[in-house]
Amino acid sequence: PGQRGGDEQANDGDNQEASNTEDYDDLCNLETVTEESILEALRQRFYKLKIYTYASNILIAINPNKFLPVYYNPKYVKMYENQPLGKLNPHIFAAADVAFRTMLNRQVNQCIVISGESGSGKTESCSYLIHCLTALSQKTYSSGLERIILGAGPVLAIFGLL
Ligand SMILES: Nc1ncnc2c1ncn2[C@@H]1O[C@H](COP(=O)(O)OP(=O)(O)OP(=O)(O)O)[C@@H](O)[C@H]1O
Repeated sequence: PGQRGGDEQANDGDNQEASNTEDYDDLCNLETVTEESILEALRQRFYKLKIYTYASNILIAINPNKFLPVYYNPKYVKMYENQPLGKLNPHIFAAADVAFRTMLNRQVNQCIVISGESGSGKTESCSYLIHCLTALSQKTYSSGLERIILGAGPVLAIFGLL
């Protein structure tokens, strides 16, 4: 998945675009794969407020430490619905949609693993995933189910389960 250079679909927040550096939305497209080139590619994207990048079907998210409305506008759930991973710009809603569709198509439970160091944004990412999954399953954006699932988070965290 992922195309090199293109970021046409979800770039409302890219007003600061000015870099000449090639923009890779999938690290698999890097010509040279080293720790340095990977970090540089992620850094260049982060400067443009592109916090999500693919490494094939893995989604890398960098904590922006501020709310980015461009990413979490409700229209994005709809936009990423039924789209193959990599067709549109990297996004956590794309990961949610793929898991949801695969579950429905194959009738097999799906699992999304969120990994990262403390403070990297796992809980926040989990909330966005649940937001997207409840919206996809209920076809509504003001779901009580989302509130109930998210409400269970702090209780699970107390027992070290989240
Ligand atoms: N995608 C994001 N957009 C905006 N802010 C974010 C995002 N991800 C994380 N943050 C900010 O970073 C803070 C820490 O993130 P979060 O609590 O999700 O980290 P964590 O990986 O779950 O940490 P821990 O492992 O210590 O529980 C959040 O409270 C939020 O302010």
